[in-house]
Amino acid sequence: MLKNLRYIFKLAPGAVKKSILLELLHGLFIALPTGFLLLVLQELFSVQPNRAKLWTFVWILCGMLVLQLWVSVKTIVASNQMTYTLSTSLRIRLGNHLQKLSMGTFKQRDPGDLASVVLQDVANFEMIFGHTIGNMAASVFSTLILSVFLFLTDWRLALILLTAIPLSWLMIRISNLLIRKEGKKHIQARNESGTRFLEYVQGIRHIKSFGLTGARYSSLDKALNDFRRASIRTEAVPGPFVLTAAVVFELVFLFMLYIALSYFSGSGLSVAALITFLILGYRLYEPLKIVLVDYVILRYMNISMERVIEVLETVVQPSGKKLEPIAYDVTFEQVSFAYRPGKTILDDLSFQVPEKSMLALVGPSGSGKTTITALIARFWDVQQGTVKIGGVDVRDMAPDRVYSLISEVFQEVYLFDDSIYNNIRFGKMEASEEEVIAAADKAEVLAFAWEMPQGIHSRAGEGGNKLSGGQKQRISIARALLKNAPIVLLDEATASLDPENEIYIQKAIQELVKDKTVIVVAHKLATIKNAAQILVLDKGKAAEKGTHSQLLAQQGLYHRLWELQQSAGGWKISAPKSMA
Ligand SMILES: Nc1ncnc2c1ncn2[C@@H]1O[C@H](COP(=O)(O)OP(=O)(O)OP(=O)(O)O)[C@@H](O)[C@H]1O
Repeated sequence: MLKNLRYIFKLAPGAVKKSILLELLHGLFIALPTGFLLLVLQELFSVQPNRAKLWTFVWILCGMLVLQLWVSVKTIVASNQMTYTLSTSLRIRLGNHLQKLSMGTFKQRDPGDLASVVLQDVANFEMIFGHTIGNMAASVFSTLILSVFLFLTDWRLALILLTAIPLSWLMIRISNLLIRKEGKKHIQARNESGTRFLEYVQGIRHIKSFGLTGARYSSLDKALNDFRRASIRTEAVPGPFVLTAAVVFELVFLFMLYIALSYFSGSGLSVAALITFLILGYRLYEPLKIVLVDYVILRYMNISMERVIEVLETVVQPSGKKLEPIAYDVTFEQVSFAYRPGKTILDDLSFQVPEKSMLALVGPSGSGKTTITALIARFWDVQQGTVKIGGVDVRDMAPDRVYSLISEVFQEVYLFDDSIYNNIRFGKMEASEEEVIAAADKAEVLAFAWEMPQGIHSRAGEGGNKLSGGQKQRISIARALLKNAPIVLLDEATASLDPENEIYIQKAIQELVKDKTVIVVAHKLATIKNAAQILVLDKGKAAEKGTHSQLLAQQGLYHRLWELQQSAGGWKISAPKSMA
C-alpha cells in the first residue's frame, strides 16, 4: 500500500507535503492542551497551589485552543486542496494515457471496467483520501505526544496502556486480509452490474421484444443481487474484527485502572497522576480508534489505487522513429498475427495495394478480413512480418499519424449526440462551413437532412439513435469525405440496407474512393466486380488472388462463394397457403 501511496503522492508532492505538515501541526495542537491540563491538575493537587501560575496555564490553554481552531481550518483547506489536486492530476494522466493506448487494448478490456476505473475508482479515492490520510497522520502524532506525557507521569501505567496497540493491530491485520478479498469481489460485482445495466439499456428494444424485462432478464438481475451480497459482505465480514480491536482498548484500559487503583491504595501513585490516567488514558485511545477505522477504509481504497495504477502502467503503443511515408500504397510482408498467443488469425500473409487502386477482401466469416483493416490502421501491432504504408513500417510512425492517413467507413457507425453538421465536422475540425456542406451534399446527407426540423443542424441523438442505419452511414461517409485521407478502409458498407439507401450509399462511396488507395471488406461480391485486385482469404491465409474474371476462371473458393451468392440472391418470404 505504501508503494501505491508514494506513486500517487508523486503527482502533487507540494500539496501533499503541505497537507501532511499541517495535519501534524493539527495533531500537536490536539495533544498539547491535554498536556497543559495535566500541569493544571498537578498544580491544583500540589500542597500549596499557586494561583498566578494556574491562571497563566489557563490563558496558555485558551491561546492554544484558538490556535487549534485556526490550524484545523487551514488543515481542512490544505487536505481538500491536496485531494482534488491529486484526483485532477490522476484524471488528466488517465485521460492522456488512455489516448496513447492501442485500440486493441480497448477492445480487449471490458469498456465498463475501464470507465469504472476513471469514474468510480478515482471518485473512491477522492472521497476517502481527503479525510483518511490526514486524520491518520494527526491521530498517530497526537497519540505519540500524549504517550510522552503519560510516560513522564508514570511509565508503568503508560506501558500497560500501550500494550493495547499490538493486540488490536493483530485484529486489524486479519480484517485487512478479509477486506482485500471481499473488496476485490465488491469492485468486480459493481463493475459487472454497471456493464449489465448498460447492456440492458442499450439492448432494451430486443429485451422487450423477447419479453425479458425485469427479473426475467436474469443476467442483470443476478448482477444486481451479487452486488448487494458483495456490498453486505464487504462491510459485515471484517466488521467483527474491527469491533474486537476497539474492545481490546476498553479491556486494557480497565486493566490499567485496576493496577492504578492498587498503586494508589499502596501510596505508589499521587491523586494528580491517578486523575491524569483516568482522563488521558481514555483519550489516548480515541485517535487510535480513528486510525483503526481509517486504516480499514484505506485498505479498501488501496484496491482502487491498484486499479488506477494498473491502467496508468499499461504499455502504450511505441511511436517508433516517427517516419513519414512518401506514398500511400499499402503492403503486407509475411504478416502473421494472433489476438491471443497460440491462436493464429493471419498466417504469413503478403500482398500489395498500389497507390490509388482498390483491393477487395473476400472470404468466409472469421477468415481475418476485418483484422487486416485493423492492422493497417495500427489498432494492433503485428507479431511477425511488416505492414507498410508508402514503404514505411506503420510501427515506425506515431499511431496518430497513421490514423490521420486513413478514412474508415464501417457498417456500425458511431455518431455523437450532437448536430448532424458537427458529426460531419469531426472528420476535419478546422473545415469551413462550405466544406462541411459540400461533403454532406456529396454523401447524400442533404437529401434527407433538409426534411428534418433544423435541417443539417438537427441532433443525431445518442449514438445516432434518431436516424436510420442508412442515414447514419451517409453521415459517416460525409465525415470520411471531409477528412479526405489518402487511404480508405471500407467494411461491409453496403450490407443490410434497403435498395434506395444502397443506391445513395453506392453513389457516396464512389465519391469517397476517387483517387484513393482503397481496401474494402466485401460481402456482396457483385459490388467489387470491378476491383483491381481481389484477395480471397481462407483461415487467415491468402487462398486466391486476382481479378473477378481471373478468380471465376480458377473455379476455386471465390467461384464457390460467387455461385452461392448468385443462387441465394437474398431471402424471400411467401404467404401461407391459406392467405393465397
Ligand atoms: N478483438 C479480438 N480478440 C480476439 N479475437 C478476435 C478479435 N477480433 C476478431 N477476433 C477473431 O479473429 C478471427 C477473425 O476475425 P475477423 O473479424 O477478422 O474476421 P472476418 O473475416 O472479418 O469475419 P466476418 O466476415 O464475419 O466479419 C475470428 O475468429 C474472430 O473471432
